[in-house]
Amino acid sequence: MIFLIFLVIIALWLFEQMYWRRRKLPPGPMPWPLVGNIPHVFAKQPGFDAYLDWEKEYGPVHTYYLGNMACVAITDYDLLKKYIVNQGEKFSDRYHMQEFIDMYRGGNYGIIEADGDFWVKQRRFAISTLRDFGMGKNIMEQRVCEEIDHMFKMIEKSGNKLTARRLFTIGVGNIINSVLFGYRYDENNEHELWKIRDALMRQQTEFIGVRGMIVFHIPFMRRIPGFSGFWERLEVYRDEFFGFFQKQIDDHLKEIDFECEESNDIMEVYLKEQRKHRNEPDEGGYSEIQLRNIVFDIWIAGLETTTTTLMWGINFLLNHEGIMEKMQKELDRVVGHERKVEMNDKNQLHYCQAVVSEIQRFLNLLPQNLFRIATEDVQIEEYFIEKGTIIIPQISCVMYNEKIFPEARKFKPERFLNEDGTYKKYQELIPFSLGKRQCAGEGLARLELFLFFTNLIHRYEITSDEKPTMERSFKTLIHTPDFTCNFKPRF
Ligand code: HEM
Repeated sequence: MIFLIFLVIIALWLFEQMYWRRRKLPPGPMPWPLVGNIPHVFAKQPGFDAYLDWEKEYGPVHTYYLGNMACVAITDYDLLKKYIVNQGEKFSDRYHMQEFIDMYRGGNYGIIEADGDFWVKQRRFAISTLRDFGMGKNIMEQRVCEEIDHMFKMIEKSGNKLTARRLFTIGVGNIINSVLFGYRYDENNEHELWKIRDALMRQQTEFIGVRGMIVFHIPFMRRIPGFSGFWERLEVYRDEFFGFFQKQIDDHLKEIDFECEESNDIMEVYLKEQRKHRNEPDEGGYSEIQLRNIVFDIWIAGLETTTTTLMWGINFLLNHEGIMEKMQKELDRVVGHERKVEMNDKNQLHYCQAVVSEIQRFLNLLPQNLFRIATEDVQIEEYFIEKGTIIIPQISCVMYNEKIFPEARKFKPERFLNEDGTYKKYQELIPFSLGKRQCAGEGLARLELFLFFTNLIHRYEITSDEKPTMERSFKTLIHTPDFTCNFKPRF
């Protein structure tokens, strides 16, 4: 009898898990109890093919499960525009793995994990401060160009042989570090950057491991022996990262002149703002915990994304003969050999623009975009979606859409050229996403990608002893294993 009751309970549970809970949501693959559709994503690492399979089978609005979490993905550009952009307010909050956020950040601070009015204010503050420090202006271009000079010197010092990771991590790390904290890395303090970066990589590897996935999506599992180590290791990474950012705050506090109107870096601007609001409740949103989290977000979001894209850019060129040469021909014609490439040249560098666009499209850095939630009950096409449902603007499916980008899984810069050779713009090229949560550092990223990439190709013939693998390893982003480049100066 007990056995029979047990069987009935199990059957009811399976019925609820596999059918009942899905009845009102857009269609999608049948989830397994507890793990949902994670096995299919794992089987199709890094994930593109799983999301494209589901788009094909269930349409551009479909539901899949990560653990117990139902995720509604939108995969079509026009629908993303219609809902995520035109009704942006309804999709502006994030989904939070709350237990993790509380342990890791101390609450919903920063930009990425903040919501509502607090997020609006903090995002606006971060973007306007980034602008004050040059994002989207000539000042930032100057910074990047200075960093390119350092890059050239580093290549020379290394005997014209250097790994792509070292080259770009230091270059990009120096931009973000100097804007945030007012100093750059050289041979003497480079180890500080590598320590944080390595911790970041180890953490990302943990996240995409089976244990990480399970604990992340089913938080109570962290209390089960065998899974608890994952959580404890995250605490160690947290202390490493936030220890680094706290040290920056402490160092600034020792030297800051609160009376001086000019500021050297974002940290100083923020500390001055904090002082202005110090008598308000929660320091008007400019608390020290928020400062630690906001610089954490800008540093993390700004470093790995841009570095990885640049590394893949060189990787793709080493694997596709003739493209580097075509870029060099155009660069020689437009820029000559007497100066560096500038942003002013961009409009005449049609082929180079096409290559940079194709790198971002073909790479498709985030197979699964960050989670948002519906902030109120919404209608998406024929589906009624309840407030609080996870929504994923699945930008990777748009950039691999065969109707928009035929032979989407091939690297073909020409697709971004008109018949007369001028650059062809596609609104569907959306590596920075869209809507209210669109990347906050897009201006800086575009500048860095264009200038670092074109200047390197302009100045050097780049080769590698062995072609780097194009196999994509997945952490939170698509990663390439490191590879060594030979740089032969062209002039
Ligand atoms: C190639 C470079 C980059 C790419 C491809 C990229 C892409 C993205 C994407 C896809 C998102 C998620 C948008 C969404 O939720 O739909 C995002 C968010 C974000 N990015 Fe970037 N990003 C890059 C560089 C940067 C840089 C350089 C910074 C900072 C200086 C930055 C700061 C941020 C921040 C703060 C967010 C969170 C925005 C929010 O939640 O309001 N990113 N980025």
